Amino acid sequence: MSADRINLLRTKVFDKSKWMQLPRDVVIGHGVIEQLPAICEDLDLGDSVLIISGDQTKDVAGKRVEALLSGSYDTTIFTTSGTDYLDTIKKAEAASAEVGFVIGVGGGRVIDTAKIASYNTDRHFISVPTAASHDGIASSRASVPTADGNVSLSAEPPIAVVADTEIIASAPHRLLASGCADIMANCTAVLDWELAHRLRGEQLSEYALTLSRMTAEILFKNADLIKPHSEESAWIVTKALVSSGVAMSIAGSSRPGSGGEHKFSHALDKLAPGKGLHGEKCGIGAIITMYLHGGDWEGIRDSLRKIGAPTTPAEIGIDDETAVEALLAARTIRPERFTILDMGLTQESARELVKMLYRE
Ligand SMILES: NC(=O)C1=CN([C@@H]2O[C@H](COP(=O)(O)OP(=O)(O)OC[C@H]3O[C@@H](n4cnc5c(N)ncnc54)[C@H](O)[C@@H]3O)[C@@H](O)[C@H]2O)C=CC1
Ligand SMILES: O=C(CO)COP(=O)(O)O
Ligand SMILES: [Zn+2]
Repeated sequence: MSADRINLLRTKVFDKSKWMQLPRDVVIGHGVIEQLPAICEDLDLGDSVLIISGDQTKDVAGKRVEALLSGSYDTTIFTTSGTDYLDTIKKAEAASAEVGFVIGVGGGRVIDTAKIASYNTDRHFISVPTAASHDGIASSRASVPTADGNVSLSAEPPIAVVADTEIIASAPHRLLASGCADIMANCTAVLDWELAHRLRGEQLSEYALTLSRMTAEILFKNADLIKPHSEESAWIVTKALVSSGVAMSIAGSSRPGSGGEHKFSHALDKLAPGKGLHGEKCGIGAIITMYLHGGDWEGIRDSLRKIGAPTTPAEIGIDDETAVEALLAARTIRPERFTILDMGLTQESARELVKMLYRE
């Protein structure tokens, strides 16, 4: 082989690089919110902190975080009220620019707001989930609705995750069940990723894919243990959410945890705003996408039922025709993300699927 050829190959091998951004401290357990002052001190993030929290979650934990930190830091609370998500993010960003670091205390929207605001202002961010409802609690991605549909953005990965199982277990059970469904949906997201790899040559990360699938499998295995207001359940689900978020951070995209079932969910966000939680819609979508992949769709449906998550659009107030529309509109959401729903589903077959798979 000529020296030129060897050098070419060398270049090919060695020009590969990857930047994985992962949390430094992950603290999960009973009462761990009390450890926030010690965690902040250890991380040495500055003298002032912006606590981003929601209308409800401020009372659940936001004010408590402020009380815990106000002795040592200049604290400001930013409340993410209102429906204009992008405007809220802009305001949170302006407030973040005034402080040393940011803490997000709340559900998925609050955590995503804190993640984007801290990313755009180059501040560190600590994730304090008040519910185990989504797998963004530890990831470096944020999911944002725009006029052109939902987009997945690079965002600040939390430098620390502080997940208090006492708080999480006290949240409405629906939120925990939704988080389980978001993770269970990983099993179809990875099938879509493999499909795109085989059909389109899309790059796969074996590690991210395996971690994502394994996380879903562990949850299917433990579905019997998921009970309302149990700290053991909060513990199992929160660990799975962290693991799933790490898979996304390894991949550098939400691909390991977001396939056709997520595109269906994002289509519903537009067609039926305010109906159903994110994870609930993904779980409902995964029943159909698993059927289309020829896999165990009944297994997904039964596990969702076991943990108390909805399995039909009707259960979240969405009629069958809107579900059909969402299945067809899924291909318009992130068209670059190829999934089983991008393979030519017709209106007639979408109607048949909805009728057949979404029986009570
Ligand atoms: N960045 C990422 O990788 C991911 C982001 N997401 C995003 O996260 C959002 C979905 O998150 P969700 O938490 O389902 O929705 P959400 O943030 O809208 O919260 C749902 C509701 O739960 C309430 N809540 C939270 N904790 C509570 C508690 N302890 N007690 C009582 N009420 C409580 C909130 O106030 C809110 O009314 C979506 O915007 C979705 O796109 C979802 C998955 C991954
Ligand atoms: O929700 C996600 C993973 O559960 C990721 O969100 P996107 O569908 O916006 O990429
Ligand atoms: Zn999701």
